[in-house]
Amino acid sequence: MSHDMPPRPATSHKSEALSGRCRVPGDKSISHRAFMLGGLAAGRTRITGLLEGEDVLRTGEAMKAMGARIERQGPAWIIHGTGNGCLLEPEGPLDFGNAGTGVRLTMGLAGTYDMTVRFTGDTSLSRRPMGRVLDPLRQMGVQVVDAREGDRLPVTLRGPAHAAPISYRVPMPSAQVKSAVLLAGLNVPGVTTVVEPVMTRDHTEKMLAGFGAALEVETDSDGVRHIRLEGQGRLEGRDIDVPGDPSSAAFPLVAALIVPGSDIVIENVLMNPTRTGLILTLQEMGADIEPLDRRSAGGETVADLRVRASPLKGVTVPARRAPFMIDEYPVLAVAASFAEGETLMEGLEELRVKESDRLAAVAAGLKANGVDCTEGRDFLAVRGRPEGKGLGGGTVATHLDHRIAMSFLVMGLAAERPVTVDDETMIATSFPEFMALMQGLGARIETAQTA
Ligand SMILES: O=C(O)C1=C[C@@H](OP(=O)(O)O)[C@@H](O)[C@H](O)C1
Ligand SMILES: C=C(OP(=O)(O)O)C(=O)O
Repeated sequence: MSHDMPPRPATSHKSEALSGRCRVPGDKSISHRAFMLGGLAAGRTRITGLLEGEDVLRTGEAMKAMGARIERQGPAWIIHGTGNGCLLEPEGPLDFGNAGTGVRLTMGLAGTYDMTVRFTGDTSLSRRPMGRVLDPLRQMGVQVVDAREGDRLPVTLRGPAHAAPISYRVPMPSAQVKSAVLLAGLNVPGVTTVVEPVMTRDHTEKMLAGFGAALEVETDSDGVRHIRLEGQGRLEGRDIDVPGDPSSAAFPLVAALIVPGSDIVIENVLMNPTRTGLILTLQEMGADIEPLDRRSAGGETVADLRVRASPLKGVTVPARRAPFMIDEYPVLAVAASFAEGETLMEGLEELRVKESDRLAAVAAGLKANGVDCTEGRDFLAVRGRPEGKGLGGGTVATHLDHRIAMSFLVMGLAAERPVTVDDETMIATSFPEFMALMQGLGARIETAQTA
Protein backbone atom coordinates (compact mmCIF):
# COMPACT_ATOMS: atom_id res chain seq x y z
CA MET A 1 0.00 0.00 0.00
CA SER A 2 2.02 2.95 -1.24
CA HIS A 3 1.29 6.10 -3.17
CA ASP A 4 4.66 6.01 -4.85
CA MET A 5 3.09 3.33 -7.08
CA PRO A 6 2.72 3.40 -10.88
CA PRO A 7 0.25 6.11 -11.92
CA ARG A 8 -3.16 5.08 -13.24
CA PRO A 9 -4.96 7.72 -15.32
CA ALA A 10 -8.73 8.17 -15.24
CA THR A 11 -11.21 10.07 -17.42
CA SER A 12 -14.66 11.49 -16.81
CA HIS A 13 -17.28 12.30 -19.46
CA LYS A 14 -20.32 14.51 -19.75
CA SER A 15 -23.03 12.63 -17.86
CA GLU A 16 -26.80 12.39 -17.74
CA ALA A 17 -28.51 13.73 -14.58
CA LEU A 18 -27.12 12.19 -11.37
CA SER A 19 -29.65 10.60 -9.05
CA GLY A 20 -29.97 8.40 -5.98
CA ARG A 21 -28.78 8.31 -2.40
CA CYS A 22 -25.22 7.78 -1.21
CA ARG A 23 -23.18 7.68 1.98
CA VAL A 24 -19.61 8.99 2.00
CA PRO A 25 -16.95 7.40 4.24
CA GLY A 26 -16.24 8.57 7.78
CA ASP A 27 -14.61 11.89 8.52
CA LYS A 28 -10.84 11.72 8.06
CA SER A 29 -9.96 14.16 10.85
CA ILE A 30 -12.13 12.35 13.40
CA SER A 31 -10.92 8.90 12.23
CA HIS A 32 -7.22 9.78 12.74
CA ARG A 33 -7.96 11.18 16.20
CA ALA A 34 -10.09 8.16 17.14
CA PHE A 35 -7.14 5.82 16.49
CA MET A 36 -4.73 8.12 18.33
CA LEU A 37 -6.78 8.80 21.43
CA GLY A 38 -8.14 5.26 21.58
CA GLY A 39 -4.59 3.95 21.26
CA LEU A 40 -3.44 6.12 24.13
CA ALA A 41 -6.39 5.74 26.51
CA ALA A 42 -6.89 3.13 29.19
CA GLY A 43 -9.37 0.40 28.33
CA ARG A 44 -11.35 -0.28 25.20
CA THR A 45 -12.44 2.05 22.41
CA ARG A 46 -14.94 0.89 19.81
CA ILE A 47 -15.12 2.85 16.54
CA THR A 48 -17.86 2.53 13.93
CA GLY A 49 -18.00 4.44 10.65
CA LEU A 50 -14.19 4.77 10.55
CA LEU A 51 -12.68 5.96 7.27
CA GLU A 52 -10.72 2.95 6.04
CA GLY A 53 -8.53 5.07 3.78
CA GLU A 54 -4.79 4.65 3.54
CA ASP A 55 -4.03 7.80 5.56
CA VAL A 56 -6.03 6.63 8.56
CA LEU A 57 -4.83 3.02 8.37
CA ARG A 58 -1.25 4.34 8.58
CA THR A 59 -2.15 6.07 11.84
CA GLY A 60 -3.56 2.78 13.08
CA GLU A 61 -0.28 1.01 12.17
CA ALA A 62 1.70 3.70 14.01
CA MET A 63 -0.38 3.30 17.16
CA LYS A 64 0.11 -0.48 16.95
CA ALA A 65 3.86 0.01 16.61
CA MET A 66 3.73 2.01 19.86
CA GLY A 67 1.85 -0.68 21.77
CA ALA A 68 -1.89 -0.32 21.08
CA ARG A 69 -3.90 -3.39 20.12
CA ILE A 70 -6.17 -2.62 17.18
CA GLU A 71 -8.39 -5.05 15.29
CA ARG A 72 -11.37 -4.95 13.01
CA GLN A 73 -14.42 -6.85 14.27
CA GLY A 74 -17.18 -6.83 11.64
CA PRO A 75 -18.20 -3.21 11.06
CA ALA A 76 -16.31 -1.94 14.13
CA TRP A 77 -12.69 -1.30 15.05
CA ILE A 78 -11.74 -2.29 18.58
CA ILE A 79 -8.76 -0.67 20.26
CA HIS A 80 -7.16 -1.68 23.51
CA GLY A 81 -5.15 1.39 24.44
CA THR A 82 -1.67 1.36 25.93
CA GLY A 83 -2.95 3.21 29.01
CA ASN A 84 -1.95 6.75 29.83
CA GLY A 85 1.74 7.60 29.62
CA CYS A 86 2.62 4.11 28.37
CA LEU A 87 3.50 4.43 24.68
CA LEU A 88 6.33 2.10 23.67
CA GLU A 89 9.29 2.96 21.48
CA PRO A 90 8.54 1.63 17.97
CA GLU A 91 11.05 -0.83 16.57
CA GLY A 92 11.22 0.78 13.13
CA PRO A 93 10.32 4.08 11.45
CA LEU A 94 6.66 5.15 11.38
CA ASP A 95 5.70 5.56 7.71
CA PHE A 96 2.77 7.94 7.25
CA GLY A 97 2.53 7.68 3.47
CA ASN A 98 0.65 10.72 2.14
CA ALA A 99 -0.86 11.89 5.45
CA GLY A 100 -0.05 15.31 6.86
CA THR A 101 -2.56 14.94 9.68
CA GLY A 102 -1.22 11.53 10.65
CA VAL A 103 2.42 12.54 10.83
CA ARG A 104 2.02 15.98 12.41
CA LEU A 105 -0.38 14.87 15.13
CA THR A 106 1.66 11.77 15.93
CA MET A 107 4.84 13.84 16.24
CA GLY A 108 3.03 15.70 18.99
CA LEU A 109 1.52 12.61 20.57
CA ALA A 110 4.77 10.64 20.72
CA GLY A 111 7.31 13.46 20.78
CA THR A 112 7.26 14.15 24.52
CA TYR A 113 7.91 10.50 25.48
CA ASP A 114 11.35 9.49 26.66
CA MET A 115 12.06 7.52 23.47
CA THR A 116 13.36 7.87 19.92
CA VAL A 117 10.94 7.82 16.98
CA ARG A 118 11.63 8.18 13.27
CA PHE A 119 8.92 9.54 10.95
CA THR A 120 8.84 8.99 7.17
CA GLY A 121 6.40 9.60 4.31
CA ASP A 122 5.91 9.45 0.55
CA THR A 123 7.31 11.93 -1.98
CA SER A 124 4.46 14.39 -1.43
CA LEU A 125 4.63 14.32 2.39
CA SER A 126 8.42 14.60 2.30
CA ARG A 127 8.07 17.96 0.54
CA ARG A 128 5.72 19.43 3.19
CA PRO A 129 6.92 21.67 6.04
CA MET A 130 7.21 20.00 9.46
CA GLY A 131 8.85 23.00 11.19
CA ARG A 132 5.41 24.30 12.14
CA VAL A 133 5.12 21.32 14.51
CA LEU A 134 8.81 20.88 15.36
CA ASP A 135 9.15 24.50 16.59
CA PRO A 136 6.68 24.18 19.50
CA LEU A 137 7.96 20.67 20.26
CA ARG A 138 11.50 22.04 20.55
CA GLN A 139 10.17 24.59 23.05
CA MET A 140 8.82 21.70 25.11
CA GLY A 141 12.27 20.13 25.20
CA VAL A 142 11.92 17.63 22.36
CA GLN A 143 15.14 17.04 20.47
CA VAL A 144 15.03 16.95 16.67
CA VAL A 145 17.85 14.46 16.22
CA ASP A 146 17.63 14.43 12.48
CA ALA A 147 15.58 16.16 9.75
CA ARG A 148 16.06 16.93 6.10
CA GLU A 149 16.80 20.53 5.14
CA GLY A 150 13.96 22.92 5.97
CA ASP A 151 12.58 20.59 8.67
CA ARG A 152 11.28 18.05 6.13
CA LEU A 153 10.83 14.29 6.53
CA PRO A 154 12.42 11.94 7.37
CA VAL A 155 12.54 13.32 10.92
CA THR A 156 13.83 11.63 14.06
CA LEU A 157 12.62 12.87 17.45
CA ARG A 158 14.08 12.12 20.85
CA GLY A 159 11.76 12.91 23.74
CA PRO A 160 13.01 14.72 26.82
CA ALA A 161 13.43 13.11 30.25
CA HIS A 162 11.46 16.07 31.65
CA ALA A 163 9.24 17.87 29.15
CA ALA A 164 8.02 21.37 29.99
CA PRO A 165 4.52 22.74 29.33
CA ILE A 166 4.33 25.79 27.07
CA SER A 167 1.91 28.47 26.03
CA TYR A 168 1.91 28.55 22.24
CA ARG A 169 0.26 31.03 19.92
CA VAL A 170 -0.39 29.22 16.64
CA PRO A 171 1.20 31.41 13.95
CA MET A 172 -0.91 30.18 11.01
CA PRO A 173 -4.50 28.91 10.96
CA SER A 174 -3.75 25.19 11.34
CA ALA A 175 -5.71 22.56 13.22
CA GLN A 176 -2.76 20.22 12.77
CA VAL A 177 -0.38 22.52 14.65
CA LYS A 178 -2.93 23.23 17.40
CA SER A 179 -3.57 19.50 17.76
CA ALA A 180 0.11 18.51 17.80
CA VAL A 181 0.78 20.89 20.72
CA LEU A 182 -2.26 19.70 22.69
CA LEU A 183 -1.41 16.03 22.12
CA ALA A 184 2.18 16.70 23.19
CA GLY A 185 0.79 18.35 26.33
CA LEU A 186 -0.97 15.13 27.32
CA ASN A 187 2.34 13.66 28.48
CA VAL A 188 3.70 16.82 30.14
CA PRO A 189 3.05 17.79 33.78
CA GLY A 190 1.24 21.11 34.24
CA VAL A 191 -0.93 23.18 31.92
CA THR A 192 -0.20 23.39 28.19
CA THR A 193 -1.94 26.34 26.55
CA VAL A 194 -2.67 26.86 22.88
CA VAL A 195 -3.68 30.35 21.80
CA GLU A 196 -5.63 30.25 18.57
CA PRO A 197 -6.24 33.68 16.98
CA VAL A 198 -8.21 32.20 14.05
CA MET A 199 -10.48 29.27 14.87
CA THR A 200 -9.87 26.03 12.98
CA ARG A 201 -11.65 22.66 13.09
CA ASP A 202 -12.19 21.78 16.73
CA HIS A 203 -12.19 17.96 16.67
CA THR A 204 -9.14 17.58 18.92
CA GLU A 205 -10.61 19.74 21.68
CA LYS A 206 -13.98 18.00 21.49
CA MET A 207 -12.57 14.49 21.37
CA LEU A 208 -10.02 15.08 24.14
CA ALA A 209 -12.86 16.27 26.38
CA GLY A 210 -14.91 13.22 25.32
CA PHE A 211 -12.08 10.88 26.39
CA GLY A 212 -12.00 12.61 29.78
CA ALA A 213 -9.04 15.01 29.46
CA ALA A 214 -9.04 18.08 31.72
CA LEU A 215 -9.40 20.74 29.05
CA GLU A 216 -11.03 24.14 28.96
CA VAL A 217 -11.62 26.52 26.07
CA GLU A 218 -12.16 30.22 26.53
CA THR A 219 -12.81 32.75 23.77
CA ASP A 220 -11.73 36.27 24.71
CA SER A 221 -13.35 39.55 23.65
CA ASP A 222 -11.16 39.66 20.50
CA GLY A 223 -12.40 36.23 19.43
CA VAL A 224 -9.05 34.61 20.28
CA ARG A 225 -9.40 31.09 21.68
CA HIS A 226 -7.35 29.95 24.67
CA ILE A 227 -7.24 26.17 25.03
CA ARG A 228 -5.78 24.88 28.31
CA LEU A 229 -4.96 21.23 28.90
CA GLU A 230 -3.86 19.75 32.20
CA GLY A 231 -1.22 17.15 31.34
CA GLN A 232 -0.81 13.63 32.66
CA GLY A 233 -4.52 13.16 33.28
CA ARG A 234 -6.41 10.01 32.51
CA LEU A 235 -8.04 9.22 29.17
CA GLU A 236 -10.66 6.47 29.19
CA GLY A 237 -11.63 4.40 26.14
CA ARG A 238 -15.11 5.03 24.72
CA ASP A 239 -17.41 4.34 21.79
CA ILE A 240 -17.15 6.61 18.74
CA ASP A 241 -19.46 6.70 15.74
CA VAL A 242 -17.68 8.65 13.00
CA PRO A 243 -20.00 10.83 10.87
CA GLY A 244 -19.62 11.18 7.08
CA ASP A 245 -16.78 13.41 5.90
CA PRO A 246 -17.98 16.78 4.54
CA SER A 247 -14.70 17.09 2.61
CA SER A 248 -15.58 13.87 0.73
CA ALA A 249 -19.27 14.78 0.40
CA ALA A 250 -18.05 17.90 -1.44
CA PHE A 251 -17.38 15.83 -4.60
CA PRO A 252 -20.82 14.27 -5.24
CA LEU A 253 -22.32 17.55 -3.98
CA VAL A 254 -20.59 19.75 -6.56
CA ALA A 255 -21.14 17.11 -9.25
CA ALA A 256 -24.90 17.18 -8.61
CA LEU A 257 -24.95 20.98 -8.77
CA ILE A 258 -23.22 21.22 -12.15
CA VAL A 259 -24.68 18.21 -14.00
CA PRO A 260 -28.07 19.46 -15.30
CA GLY A 261 -31.18 17.78 -13.91
CA SER A 262 -29.38 16.07 -11.01
CA ASP A 263 -31.13 15.38 -7.71
CA ILE A 264 -29.27 13.36 -5.05
CA VAL A 265 -29.17 12.83 -1.29
CA ILE A 266 -25.88 12.43 0.59
CA GLU A 267 -26.61 10.79 3.94
CA ASN A 268 -25.13 11.37 7.39
CA VAL A 269 -22.78 14.28 6.66
CA LEU A 270 -20.94 16.00 9.53
CA MET A 271 -22.28 19.56 9.93
CA ASN A 272 -19.75 20.88 12.48
CA PRO A 273 -19.67 24.66 11.76
CA THR A 274 -15.87 24.59 11.44
CA ARG A 275 -16.34 22.34 8.38
CA THR A 276 -19.30 23.80 6.48
CA GLY A 277 -17.69 26.76 4.69
CA LEU A 278 -18.14 25.12 1.28
CA ILE A 279 -21.87 24.57 1.77
CA LEU A 280 -22.34 28.18 2.86
CA THR A 281 -20.35 29.47 -0.12
CA LEU A 282 -22.23 27.32 -2.63
CA GLN A 283 -25.55 28.46 -1.15
CA GLU A 284 -24.41 32.06 -1.63
CA MET A 285 -23.71 31.13 -5.25
CA GLY A 286 -27.32 29.98 -5.62
CA ALA A 287 -26.93 26.25 -4.94
CA ASP A 288 -29.98 24.27 -3.91
CA ILE A 289 -28.61 22.32 -0.92
CA GLU A 290 -31.13 21.32 1.69
CA PRO A 291 -29.96 19.78 4.98
CA LEU A 292 -32.62 17.22 5.97
CA ASP A 293 -33.17 15.59 9.34
CA ARG A 294 -30.50 17.50 11.27
CA ARG A 295 -29.67 15.36 14.28
CA SER A 296 -27.12 14.96 16.99
CA ALA A 297 -24.71 12.02 16.84
CA GLY A 298 -21.88 11.50 19.33
CA GLY A 299 -21.51 15.19 20.19
CA GLU A 300 -21.68 16.38 16.57
CA THR A 301 -24.54 17.47 14.31
CA VAL A 302 -25.13 15.48 11.13
CA ALA A 303 -27.67 15.86 8.33
CA ASP A 304 -28.65 14.29 5.02
CA LEU A 305 -27.98 16.73 2.19
CA ARG A 306 -30.45 16.93 -0.68
CA VAL A 307 -28.68 18.53 -3.63
CA ARG A 308 -30.31 19.61 -6.88
CA ALA A 309 -28.62 20.97 -10.00
CA SER A 310 -28.61 24.77 -9.85
CA PRO A 311 -27.54 27.75 -11.90
CA LEU A 312 -24.58 29.28 -10.02
CA LYS A 313 -23.26 32.84 -9.93
CA GLY A 314 -19.80 34.04 -8.93
CA VAL A 315 -19.15 35.38 -5.40
CA THR A 316 -16.24 36.63 -3.31
CA VAL A 317 -15.17 34.09 -0.68
CA PRO A 318 -13.62 36.00 2.24
CA ALA A 319 -10.24 34.96 3.65
CA ARG A 320 -11.71 34.52 7.13
CA ARG A 321 -13.77 31.58 5.88
CA ALA A 322 -10.73 29.66 4.58
CA PRO A 323 -10.10 27.53 7.71
CA PHE A 324 -13.69 26.25 7.55
CA MET A 325 -13.30 24.96 3.99
CA ILE A 326 -9.55 24.67 3.51
CA ASP A 327 -9.64 21.30 1.69
CA GLU A 328 -12.61 22.27 -0.46
CA TYR A 329 -11.08 25.02 -2.63
CA PRO A 330 -10.11 22.71 -5.50
CA VAL A 331 -13.69 21.49 -5.92
CA LEU A 332 -15.09 24.99 -5.32
CA ALA A 333 -12.90 26.17 -8.21
CA VAL A 334 -14.56 23.49 -10.35
CA ALA A 335 -18.04 24.69 -9.32
CA ALA A 336 -16.94 28.27 -10.09
CA SER A 337 -15.94 27.17 -13.61
CA PHE A 338 -19.64 26.58 -14.32
CA ALA A 339 -20.90 29.78 -12.64
CA GLU A 340 -21.98 33.02 -14.25
CA GLY A 341 -19.34 35.70 -13.62
CA GLU A 342 -16.23 35.72 -11.44
CA THR A 343 -15.59 33.85 -8.20
CA LEU A 344 -12.78 35.35 -6.13
CA MET A 345 -11.24 33.19 -3.39
CA GLU A 346 -8.99 35.04 -0.96
CA GLY A 347 -6.58 34.03 1.82
CA LEU A 348 -5.34 30.85 0.15
CA GLU A 349 -1.65 30.84 1.19
CA GLU A 350 -2.07 27.57 3.15
CA LEU A 351 -3.10 25.79 -0.07
CA ARG A 352 0.52 25.94 -1.19
CA VAL A 353 1.65 23.47 1.51
CA LYS A 354 -0.90 20.69 1.09
CA GLU A 355 -0.34 17.35 -0.70
CA SER A 356 0.60 19.56 -3.66
CA ASP A 357 0.78 23.31 -4.16
CA ARG A 358 -2.98 23.28 -4.61
CA LEU A 359 -3.23 26.86 -5.79
CA ALA A 360 -0.81 26.21 -8.66
CA ALA A 361 -2.21 22.72 -9.39
CA VAL A 362 -5.81 23.98 -9.57
CA ALA A 363 -4.91 26.95 -11.78
CA ALA A 364 -2.93 24.69 -14.14
CA GLY A 365 -5.78 22.15 -14.30
CA LEU A 366 -8.36 24.86 -14.98
CA LYS A 367 -6.24 26.36 -17.75
CA ALA A 368 -5.64 22.93 -19.32
CA ASN A 369 -9.43 22.62 -19.57
CA GLY A 370 -10.16 26.03 -21.04
CA VAL A 371 -11.19 27.85 -17.85
CA ASP A 372 -10.31 31.54 -17.62
CA CYS A 373 -8.62 32.09 -14.23
CA THR A 374 -5.98 34.17 -12.44
CA GLU A 375 -3.63 32.73 -9.84
CA GLY A 376 -2.27 35.26 -7.33
CA ARG A 377 0.17 34.73 -4.47
CA ASP A 378 -2.74 33.97 -2.12
CA PHE A 379 -5.88 34.20 -4.25
CA LEU A 380 -7.60 32.56 -7.17
CA ALA A 381 -10.12 34.21 -9.49
CA VAL A 382 -12.22 31.98 -11.74
CA ARG A 383 -14.44 33.27 -14.53
CA GLY A 384 -17.02 30.61 -15.25
CA ARG A 385 -18.96 29.43 -18.27
CA PRO A 386 -22.49 28.33 -17.44
CA GLU A 387 -23.26 24.91 -18.94
CA GLY A 388 -19.54 24.28 -19.37
CA LYS A 389 -19.49 25.41 -23.01
CA GLY A 390 -16.05 24.86 -24.51
CA LEU A 391 -14.64 23.40 -21.26
CA GLY A 392 -12.72 20.15 -20.88
CA GLY A 393 -10.44 18.27 -23.24
CA GLY A 394 -7.37 18.58 -21.00
CA THR A 395 -5.16 16.32 -18.91
CA VAL A 396 -4.52 17.38 -15.33
CA ALA A 397 -1.29 16.80 -13.40
CA THR A 398 -2.36 15.61 -9.93
CA HIS A 399 1.03 15.70 -8.11
CA LEU A 400 0.03 12.86 -5.72
CA ASP A 401 -2.92 14.95 -4.52
CA HIS A 402 -6.25 13.15 -4.02
CA ARG A 403 -8.31 16.32 -3.93
CA ILE A 404 -6.91 17.53 -7.27
CA ALA A 405 -7.74 14.14 -8.85
CA MET A 406 -11.32 14.00 -7.53
CA SER A 407 -12.06 17.67 -8.28
CA PHE A 408 -11.12 17.42 -11.94
CA LEU A 409 -12.92 14.11 -12.39
CA VAL A 410 -16.02 15.99 -11.17
CA MET A 411 -15.36 18.73 -13.74
CA GLY A 412 -15.45 16.25 -16.64
CA LEU A 413 -19.02 15.18 -15.73
CA ALA A 414 -20.40 18.56 -16.84
CA ALA A 415 -17.78 19.88 -19.28
CA GLU A 416 -18.37 19.70 -23.02
CA ARG A 417 -15.35 17.47 -23.52
CA PRO A 418 -13.84 14.73 -21.28
CA VAL A 419 -11.33 15.53 -18.54
CA THR A 420 -8.42 13.20 -17.81
CA VAL A 421 -6.33 13.09 -14.64
CA ASP A 422 -2.85 11.61 -14.91
CA ASP A 423 -3.26 9.45 -11.79
CA GLU A 424 -6.10 8.37 -9.55
CA THR A 425 -4.33 5.88 -7.28
CA MET A 426 -3.92 8.34 -4.40
CA ILE A 427 -7.70 8.85 -4.13
CA ALA A 428 -7.53 5.77 -1.87
CA THR A 429 -5.80 7.87 0.80
CA SER A 430 -9.08 9.59 1.74
CA PHE A 431 -11.97 8.18 -0.33
CA PRO A 432 -11.39 4.61 -1.56
CA GLU A 433 -15.05 4.27 -2.66
CA PHE A 434 -15.00 7.44 -4.79
CA MET A 435 -15.17 5.84 -8.27
CA ALA A 436 -17.87 3.30 -7.37
CA LEU A 437 -19.93 5.84 -5.44
CA MET A 438 -19.88 8.34 -8.30
CA GLN A 439 -20.64 5.66 -10.88
CA GLY A 440 -23.57 4.54 -8.70
CA LEU A 441 -25.06 8.04 -9.02
CA GLY A 442 -24.73 7.83 -12.80
CA ALA A 443 -21.36 9.50 -13.33
CA ARG A 444 -19.43 8.43 -16.42
CA ILE A 445 -15.93 7.96 -15.00
CA GLU A 446 -13.49 5.29 -16.02
CA THR A 447 -10.05 4.24 -14.96
CA ALA A 448 -7.52 3.42 -17.67
CA GLN A 449 -7.32 -0.34 -18.05
CA THR A 450 -3.93 -1.66 -17.02
CA ALA A 451 -2.47 -4.36 -19.19
O1 LIG B 1 -6.45 18.66 11.63
C1 LIG B 1 -6.89 18.07 10.63
O2 LIG B 1 -7.46 16.95 10.70
C2 LIG B 1 -6.70 18.71 9.30
C3 LIG B 1 -6.34 20.02 9.24
C4 LIG B 1 -6.12 20.75 7.98
O3 LIG B 1 -4.74 20.96 7.82
P1 LIG B 1 -3.95 22.24 8.42
O4 LIG B 1 -3.94 22.14 9.86
O5 LIG B 1 -2.57 22.14 7.83
O6 LIG B 1 -4.70 23.42 7.90
C5 LIG B 1 -6.67 20.00 6.77
O7 LIG B 1 -6.14 20.54 5.59
C6 LIG B 1 -6.37 18.52 6.83
O8 LIG B 1 -6.94 17.84 5.75
C7 LIG B 1 -6.95 17.91 8.09
C1 LIG C 1 -4.65 18.38 3.38
C2 LIG C 1 -5.18 17.18 3.51
O1 LIG C 1 -4.73 16.18 4.32
P1 LIG C 1 -3.37 16.00 5.14
O2 LIG C 1 -2.85 17.34 5.53
O3 LIG C 1 -3.77 15.13 6.29
O4 LIG C 1 -2.41 15.25 4.24
C3 LIG C 1 -6.43 16.82 2.76
O5 LIG C 1 -6.96 15.74 3.03
O6 LIG C 1 -6.90 17.58 1.89
